[in-house]
Amino acid sequence: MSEPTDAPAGGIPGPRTAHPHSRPRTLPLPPATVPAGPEDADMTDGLEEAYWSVHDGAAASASVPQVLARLPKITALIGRLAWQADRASTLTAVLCQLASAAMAALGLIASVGVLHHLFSQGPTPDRVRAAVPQLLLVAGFLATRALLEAGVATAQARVTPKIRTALESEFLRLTAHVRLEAVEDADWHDEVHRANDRGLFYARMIVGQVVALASAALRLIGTAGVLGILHPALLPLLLLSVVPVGVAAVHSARARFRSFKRWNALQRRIRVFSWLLLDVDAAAELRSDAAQGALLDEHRRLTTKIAEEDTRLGVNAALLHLAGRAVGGVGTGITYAALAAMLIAGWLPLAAGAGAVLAIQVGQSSLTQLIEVAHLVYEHALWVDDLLAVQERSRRLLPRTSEVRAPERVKEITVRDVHFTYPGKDTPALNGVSFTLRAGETVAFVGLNGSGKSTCAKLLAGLYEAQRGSVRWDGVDVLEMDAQSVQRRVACVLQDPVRFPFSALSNITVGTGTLTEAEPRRAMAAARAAGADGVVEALPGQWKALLSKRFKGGQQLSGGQWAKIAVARGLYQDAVLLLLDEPTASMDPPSEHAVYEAVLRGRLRTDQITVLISHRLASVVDCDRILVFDGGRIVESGSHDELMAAGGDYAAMFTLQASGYRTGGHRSGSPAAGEAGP
Ligand SMILES: Nc1ncnc2c1ncn2[C@@H]1O[C@H](COP(=O)(O)OP(=O)(O)OP(=O)(O)O)[C@@H](O)[C@H]1O
Repeated sequence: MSEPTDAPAGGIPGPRTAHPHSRPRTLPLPPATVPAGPEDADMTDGLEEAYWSVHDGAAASASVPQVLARLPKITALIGRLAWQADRASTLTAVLCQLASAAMAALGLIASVGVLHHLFSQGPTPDRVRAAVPQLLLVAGFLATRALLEAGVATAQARVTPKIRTALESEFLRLTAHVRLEAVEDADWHDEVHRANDRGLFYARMIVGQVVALASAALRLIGTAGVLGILHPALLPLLLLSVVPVGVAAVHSARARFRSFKRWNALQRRIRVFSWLLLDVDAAAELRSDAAQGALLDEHRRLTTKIAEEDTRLGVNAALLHLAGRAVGGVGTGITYAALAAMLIAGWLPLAAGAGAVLAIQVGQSSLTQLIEVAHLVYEHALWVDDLLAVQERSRRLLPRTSEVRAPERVKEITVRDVHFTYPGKDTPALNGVSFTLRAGETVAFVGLNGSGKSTCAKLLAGLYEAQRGSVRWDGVDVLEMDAQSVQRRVACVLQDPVRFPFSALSNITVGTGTLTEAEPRRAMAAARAAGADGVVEALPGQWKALLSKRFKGGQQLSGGQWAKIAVARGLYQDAVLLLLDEPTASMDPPSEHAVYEAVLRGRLRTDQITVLISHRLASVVDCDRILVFDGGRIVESGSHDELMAAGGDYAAMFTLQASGYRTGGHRSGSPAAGEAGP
């Protein structure tokens, strides 16, 4: 044995006969019928509170003061984002908005001037002639206002995509770097997807909504100002006319939010079926076992429900609108009666009265818009808040940074008494693991499922940090080094490698941080060593072939072919440490043999340390050392021959696998590459 291990004092344990996790079976027989999804009565239950819909309908349940109280904060937030994204356009939008509101108010005053001339004494042609200058003024104000509004829209069109791009880039930059253990948390997944799906979408929408909110608020203020100038008693009259309209608008906005929430929940349920029916990956299985019929039936059942729901919501909305108009109409009637009384009493000239009617109409429409948009802004801002909160949380979960960079060459990696327990777990995944890896060595990790091999590999890759013990590169603790610089010096090839929907060449270079630049000779050597050269050669377009059926002209690879590309990607990286976590599980036996030959003998860097995790023990016999994991510890360590001679766990597993093959492999007594889990 070449490496001290923490094997039990009583010697190496014998082979296991029963699975450690087996337990008595208590599962009853399944029922004869089962619903395909939620029943009619509870179609949206459980969906409404799902992570992606938590804020849907929030505006419907918030009180009016709650909505109003949040508006200044939201406006300030959007203003800040806009300012950071594009100062000139933000300033233009604000100034144009203010000037446009002033033009609206001046236009109203000029209209009263026109009415004043039209309602004065004298022959009609004279009255019209006298009103012409005021009419030109009204036209001038209206034209200027139109130009200013175009200025607001142009500035908004400039600033909105910038806000979205800035938010999206920052969001993706942060979330792409968050530490692995945080990403593996289920809540994290929910939060990130919510921020991506909804937060970014509403961040774009909310800019226009805040502009509309400001425009409506300014118009309302302008109207109040004009009425105050005409006669101070008109101000309470404005209030009297707008309050019923406001109440109706609040009710109708809330009803719309409630109905949207339900409609959205139903839509999402339906989309599960359309996704499955359209999905390329599911296509073969759906067709081979006639599952389409079952999915289409369920889809039809749900769409019928949606159609009924749509009609119900439409009728409700129409009735609510009618009720709103009736309430608003009563308010307007009372207002006009009061106005008539003021005119009869001689408090107000006729022209001012007519101007007041105009102003009140503008005030009512501004308030309705204000209330509708305020509800939209309130609810959508919750999603934007979520997005910003995820960004903030991501900043706290970034890997450690340091001036100390991982070296390009390493003679020795020492792992000493490393402990690691996954968050939320009681049992440690690694419970005091020690070993040394030397430059140029190939070391295999073997052991039962769940014994800690992959966790140990991820620790070596710098993806997790040891909670106790240390991992040192030539004596320097990796925790003192910049985490990303360590990760860059380690190449990982995992069992289920990412299938990048890019060209074959980009799939090989992506691990070095580029999709577009390649070192041709190195790429060819890596592809050859992994057996991926044959895969690429057979593709139309070869290196440039797009590896995704989702795109026009894209190619589909088999699982084994993808594995070869992934191994080539790992070999292409100029890594100090190459970690292969069962990369050949989906390869055919000759391909698997070729990859192990390449890893053992054809590596591109002779000083590279290679760690190989495999359940197929035939592939590890030629490794310099084999570490046997059990329950988060290393229980045996040595070469194949040493471990076979020791007659412990490894020997038992190997003999079990070997007994599954009639003929030996490239060593006497060793199994040919094939699958037989220990
Ligand atoms: N992301 C994770 N979160 C929580 N627990 C985990 C996570 N990954 C692994 N574990 C647990 O840690 C223990 C060790 O798992 P690990 O994947 O390291 O084992 P392994 O030896 O690589 O297994 P296998 O041969 O099945 O790949 C197991 O109990 C497993 O359930």
